[in-house]
Amino acid sequence: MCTGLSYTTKDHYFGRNLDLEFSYNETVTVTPRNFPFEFRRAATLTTHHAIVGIATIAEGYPLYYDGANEKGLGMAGLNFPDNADYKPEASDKTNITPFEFIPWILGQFETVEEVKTALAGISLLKLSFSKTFPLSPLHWIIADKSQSIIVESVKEGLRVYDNPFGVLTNNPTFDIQRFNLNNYMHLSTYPPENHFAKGVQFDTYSRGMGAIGLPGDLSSASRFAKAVFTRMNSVAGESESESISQFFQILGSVAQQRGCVHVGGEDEFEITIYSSCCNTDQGIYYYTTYENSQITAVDMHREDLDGTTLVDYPLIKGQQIHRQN
Ligand SMILES: C[C@H](CCC(=O)NCCS(=O)(=O)O)[C@H]1CC[C@H]2[C@@H]3[C@H](O)C[C@@H]4C[C@H](O)CC[C@]4(C)[C@H]3C[C@H](O)[C@]12C
Repeated sequence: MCTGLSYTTKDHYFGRNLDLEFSYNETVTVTPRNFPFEFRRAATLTTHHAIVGIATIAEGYPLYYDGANEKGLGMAGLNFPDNADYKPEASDKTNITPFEFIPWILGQFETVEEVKTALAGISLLKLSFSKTFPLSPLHWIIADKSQSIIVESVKEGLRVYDNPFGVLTNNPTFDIQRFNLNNYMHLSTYPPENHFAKGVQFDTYSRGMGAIGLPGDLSSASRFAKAVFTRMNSVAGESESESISQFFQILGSVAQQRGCVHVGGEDEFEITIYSSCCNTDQGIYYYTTYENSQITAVDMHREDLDGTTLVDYPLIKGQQIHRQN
C-alpha cells in the first residue's frame, strides 16, 4: 500500500510513501527538457517540461512512480488492484499507456486546471511496457500549489475527482474513501466533551482523547482516514526545514514497519521502502528510505535541464548516523 500527499505552506510540497515488499531498482531520475519522450500511440514530445522524481529506468525509458515538473505540478501512481481497468485503443481519444501517463502529464502541463481539460481527451490504454514490466493497476494523485485531483480508470471509464484532502491511498475507489470519512467527522484535536450520558462525570485522563476512534491499522481505508486527519489539522511554519519536517511527519503517521503487514510468505512483509517530499516550487526532491532516516536531496536545477539524457541517482539506503562525540 502507499500514501500520496500534497501540502502547501509558503511553497508546495508533493510526495508519497512507497510501501512494498521488494524494489525495482528505482532511482531519483531527472528528465531534462530535450530528452525525447516517445509514446506508443501518441506523438513524441521532443521538448517538454523537465521532471524530477523516482523511476525505474528500463530500455532507456524512465518508468516514473512519482515526480514533479519544473512548473510546480506533481503526480504519483498508487496501487489500485481489481479496480483499475485500462481500455482498448479508442479512435476518438489520445491513447496513453499507464506507464506513459506521468511523463505525458508532467511533460506538458503546469496546473491541475490544464490537466483537467486534457483528461477529457485521453483514454488509458491496456498495453504493457514489456514482458518484464507488465501493466500495473494504478490510480493517480495530481496536484499543484492550490488543488489536487484523483484519476481512476475503472470499468465505467475515466473518473476524475476533486480531492480537497490532498491525500490518496489505495482501494477502494476515491468516492468510497471520501464517503467513509463521514464516519470520523466527530473526531477532534480538542479534548472531548461529554455527549455520552447526561449527569455523569467523566475524566479526560489523557491528551489526544478527542481523536479516539481514528484508525491506526495499516489498511488503505484506515490510512486514508488517518492521513487526512493528520494533514487537515497539520500546523507548520513556512521555512523549508519546518515544511519538509512536517511533510515527513504526516507521511510517518501512516508508514509501514517491517513485521506488521504480512504479504504471502511467512517472512514477507510490506514496508515503507521510501518516503518522498518534492518542493515543487524549487524543484528539489527530498527522500528518506526504510533504513536511512537522514533526508537526502536532489535539486533538478543543479542538472543541465536543457540536456537530452536522463540523470539518475541511486537511493542512499543505509542508515546515516551523525555522531556527536
Ligand atoms: C506497487 C507500487 C505502488 C505501491 C503500492 O501501492 N503498493 C501496495 C501493494 S498492495 O496494494 O498493498 O497490494 C507501484 C507504484 C509505481 C509502480 C511502478 C511504475 O508504474 C513504473 C513501472 C510500470 C510498469 O508497468 C510495471 C513496473 C513499474 C516499475 C511499476 C511497479 C509497481 O506497480 C509500482 C512500483
